Amino acid sequence: MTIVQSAVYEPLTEQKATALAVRLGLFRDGAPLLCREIGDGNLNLVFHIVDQATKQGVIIKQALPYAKVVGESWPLTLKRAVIESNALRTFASYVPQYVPKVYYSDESLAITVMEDLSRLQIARKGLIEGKTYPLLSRHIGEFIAKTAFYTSDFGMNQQEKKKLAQNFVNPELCKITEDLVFTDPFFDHDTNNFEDELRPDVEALWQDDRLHLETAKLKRKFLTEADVLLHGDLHTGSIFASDDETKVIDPEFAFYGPIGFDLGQFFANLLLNALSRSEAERQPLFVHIDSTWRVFTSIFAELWQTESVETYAATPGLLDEVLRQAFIDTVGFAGCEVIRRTIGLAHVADLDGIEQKVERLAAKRHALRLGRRLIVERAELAGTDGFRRLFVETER
Ligand SMILES: Nc1ncnc2c1ncn2[C@@H]1O[C@H](COP(=O)(O)OP(=O)(O)O)[C@@H](O)[C@H]1O
Ligand SMILES: CSC[C@H]1O[C@H](OP(=O)(O)O)[C@H](O)[C@@H]1O
Repeated sequence: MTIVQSAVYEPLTEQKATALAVRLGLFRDGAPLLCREIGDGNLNLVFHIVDQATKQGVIIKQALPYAKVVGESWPLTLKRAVIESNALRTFASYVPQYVPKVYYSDESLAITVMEDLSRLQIARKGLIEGKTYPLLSRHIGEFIAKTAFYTSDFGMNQQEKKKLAQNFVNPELCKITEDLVFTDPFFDHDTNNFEDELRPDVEALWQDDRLHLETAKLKRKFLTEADVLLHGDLHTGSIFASDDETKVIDPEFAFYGPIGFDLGQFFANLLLNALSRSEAERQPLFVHIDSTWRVFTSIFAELWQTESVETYAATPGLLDEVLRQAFIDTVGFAGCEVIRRTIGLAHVADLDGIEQKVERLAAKRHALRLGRRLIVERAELAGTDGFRRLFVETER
């Protein structure tokens, strides 16, 4: 991986980001540049620099030494910028069509300079507006199938895999997920954030021994299973989309983990969007879940059968067992994500943006019932139709 170390770290301003872009030769001399900081995520600065004459742009993303959403009281490693640029480059070696091009990265400045994707829209925003993105599931299914297979012990040299995994040891960012996704929402923790009216529903979760046991099993998988290189935070805010293009951004949480984790986060965020829609408008979200799983399994199975490097790959029953377990884990991880986005630290606009309080609270209670059942009943779903069934059964 080519990562440059040039200067001493300092947070960029719009002016400094522009000067850096000029110094890097990203624009022709004298180009009329306009720079805006457009970061709307929880953690980083994102500078959008555009040549006003040609309308050509670039993105400079910079990590801050703390979590932006909380402030300097929550220090956070700058190394996440290297993880992000390494992950984008690794993914690009398998599925270049689904990630932005990385032009340059600098470890000291904690920056990644990448392709400007402003022609597309963040999928969460579009889904909230009612868009359906017909190719989203086909593309995300292929993205996950190929990145998972080719970074696994079945798709690459097993010694090389261990070396690759060293680049993605990501303890600080994994700890955020361990706390915010798998732990805090299930206990009375001060990072939690929910409306007072939800307290009885939330306290019921905190006292639910069965839920604790099943969530603990899922957390253990997240902690211990170094199966495939994951994006690690594959929600719909980490996906740019249009009717014919899809790009995955923001893999700073990348690490070697259980194969169902990215699928679970993606499905959960589709469900969170479905929770914000009227019944008549929900179907496309469930179709996306069906189609993502179908595309994922068919491409993964094809690669397994034709390109596997592991002697046991051809053993009858092994692939079926891997996919069976991946599905169960996917369902459980989706349940954890649905619950944490409802009552944990980091919410989603799909639910928080429901204007009428009565409807918002109803959708959030629905989310908690759905999330719980996805976790505790994950082994009984028997296919993606089970998401629809549980969604309907938990409506009230
Ligand atoms: N390559 C890109 N092209 C255009 N806009 C981008 C690009 N990367 C990020 N952005 C914008 O910046 C926002 C935050 O980026 P993101 O990588 O999600 O940051 P964070 O790590 O803080 O969550 C995105 O929602 C998007 O609006
Ligand atoms: C304190 S980080 C909270 C939350 O933010 C991350 O998402 P993003 O970087 O896309 O804003 C991640 O989901 C973390 O769990």
